[in-house]
Amino acid sequence: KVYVQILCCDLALWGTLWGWVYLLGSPSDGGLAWLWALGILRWAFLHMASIASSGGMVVRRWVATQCLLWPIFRSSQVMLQPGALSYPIPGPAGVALITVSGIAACLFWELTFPEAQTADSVKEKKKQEAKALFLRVVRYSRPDILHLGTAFLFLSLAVICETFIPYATGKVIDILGSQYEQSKFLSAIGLMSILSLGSAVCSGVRGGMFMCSLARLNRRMRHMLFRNLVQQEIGFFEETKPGDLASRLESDTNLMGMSVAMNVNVLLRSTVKTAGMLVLMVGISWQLTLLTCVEMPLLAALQNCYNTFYQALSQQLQDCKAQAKELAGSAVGQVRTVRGCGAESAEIRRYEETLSEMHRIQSSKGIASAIHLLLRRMVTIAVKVGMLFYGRQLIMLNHLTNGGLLAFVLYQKDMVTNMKSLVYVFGTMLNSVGAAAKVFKYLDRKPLQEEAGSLEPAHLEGRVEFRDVTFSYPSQPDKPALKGVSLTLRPGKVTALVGPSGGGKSSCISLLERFYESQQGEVLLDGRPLHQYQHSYLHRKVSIVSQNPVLFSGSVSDNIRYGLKDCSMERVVVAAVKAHAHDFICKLEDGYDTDVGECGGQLSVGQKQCIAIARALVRDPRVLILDEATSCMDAGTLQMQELLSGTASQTVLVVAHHLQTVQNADHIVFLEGGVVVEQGTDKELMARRGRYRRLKEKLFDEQASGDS
Ligand SMILES: Nc1ncnc2c1ncn2[C@@H]1O[C@H](COP(=O)(O)OP(=O)(O)OP(=O)(O)O)[C@@H](O)[C@H]1O
Repeated sequence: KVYVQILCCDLALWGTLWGWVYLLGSPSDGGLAWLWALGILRWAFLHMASIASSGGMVVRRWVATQCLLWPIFRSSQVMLQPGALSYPIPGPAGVALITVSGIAACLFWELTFPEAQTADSVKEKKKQEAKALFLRVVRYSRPDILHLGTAFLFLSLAVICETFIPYATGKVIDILGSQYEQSKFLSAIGLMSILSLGSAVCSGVRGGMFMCSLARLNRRMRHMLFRNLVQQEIGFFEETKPGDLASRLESDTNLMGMSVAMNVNVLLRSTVKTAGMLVLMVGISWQLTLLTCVEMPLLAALQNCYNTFYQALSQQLQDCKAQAKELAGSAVGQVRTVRGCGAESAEIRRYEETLSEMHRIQSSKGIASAIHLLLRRMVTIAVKVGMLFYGRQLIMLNHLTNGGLLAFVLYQKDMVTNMKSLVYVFGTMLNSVGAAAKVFKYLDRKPLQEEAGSLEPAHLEGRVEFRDVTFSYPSQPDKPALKGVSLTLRPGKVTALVGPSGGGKSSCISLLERFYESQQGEVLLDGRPLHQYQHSYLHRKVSIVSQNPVLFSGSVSDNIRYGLKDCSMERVVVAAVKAHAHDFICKLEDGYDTDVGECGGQLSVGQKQCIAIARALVRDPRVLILDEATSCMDAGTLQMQELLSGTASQTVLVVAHHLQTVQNADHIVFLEGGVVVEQGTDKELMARRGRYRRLKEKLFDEQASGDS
């Protein structure tokens, strides 16, 4: 259907042309340039038609062949018999011939290389994805439009200046070659200098502007990415390696920015320059330009063949290396079995075979690379020699000057470099949008946790209820850490969670801190599910002091008021006094302004715990969670008692392995295997002679034997 549509469009185009020529009496022979212009116009039109009708690469190739076959055929005739031909617009018979030849050429190609079609559709899909990603990066660059606009303006100016330099050089040579005139020579040299200076200045401004917009884009992307990352649920950080996140933030955002600033820079520069040079080259000699145009497709075809071969060899080499690594690893790792079976020589032979195969592939790679280089050089030299021979003929026929030929040679060299960078830039664009894809993956990620609500009641009692809570960690969905846990934390009361390691104490705390969401049941604060509370409000009202508190580099006071927007120094000091941190802080070199070093490395674990307690108390929380909070202090148990005595109106949840620290708690919950085994006061649990009593006695025995 698409082919018929395109054919109809083509016939309509020919019909319009014939109508124009025969009805309006326009000349039907406009020369070779006219044939080319016609071919390119038809190509552009039919190419757009093929895109509109969702035609694939095969259709586009056919369209290009169909449109350019005739001008190419006529141009080759001209090269062989210059000036002996006329160039009339083909009639219906000519068009039928062109169509049949175009279809035959395409059929020949597609049937000879059938795999090209599937490979093309995969490539096409990849290209479309890359395009979408690239456009997204461009959209993120919108705020830098002023910088980018200025950069593009100076880029165009620089390229225009650069393009005219060989032209001016050719003029200088012509002046030197013909009758020398001082004034003409000076003005030509002056023009050359102005062009060179203009190109240098404009290139500098362009580079600066691109760098500036790149830095701005980088800053914005990193900021957005970091903001989204820190909002992810805790499970995400457990599943994702920190190195991965760091590289997304560092190198990938950078690479992504490059895709806009650098690639668009090169793309535009090369396009503008190539177009400008083509115009000037055609102006000098269209025949030589045509000859030059042969080089690029030849080089591209050569590169394509080489790439396919090289990729296949690289894949084989990778497999071989992996095999060698595995062989060596397993033989060394299982050396006892190898020795026991006397299989050393068999292992050596297997390893040797793999190494030989590796050597063979590496040699093939080297030979392929050498042949590729040789062929490339030969094509380049052949085109250059042909160009010089033909140039010499044109000079003898007075169609070209010496300076013109020199300018042409300079352009030709530049042209190939430019076209190469155009091809290269598409490759790097695909790579850099690969980095963009990784960044967008994290940027678009929505946290797998219900969004926090907006509840911020002025008065909060602090009553916490776990109602039939069942919970498994995302990394172990089939192994519940809590099974149907129900317990209540009352305001003004101290509740202690005790039990053997792995019982589920920390999991309860994680749920209360809303690090995770339970799969069944719910955790309520003053009768409302936790997710209904505003995020920072909840973390102000529910504060935790963990066993291994983390401090951030900065001063002691910064660490105490961490996360609070406005918190006076008085509040910081009051909290530090309550946490028994004030005395040792005052003894530090700069008191509250002392830098705690990276991760609080300047302080002992006990001191860090004190600061973490102050950090929790400064928020004046309604629910205070102490997870082994005083375990590393010299007088941990005593300190815990003092701490608890200052929390009369708060809801306190304590987790402690030293049962002495919790025996005075108002309520004790014994958790084992994620289940509440027993609960009550110390007295009640001791009287029950259950798991609590046995654990307490066991710990007491251990302590007694440790003391003796
Ligand atoms: N991040 C995690 N991912 C997967 N499983 C976890 C994770 N943290 C804990 N678990 C598992 O959940 C269960 C309960 O662990 P939890 O840390 O809540 O026990 P605990 O009573 O606090 O132990 P401890 O006294 O040793 O800190 C254990 O089986 C543990 O292996």
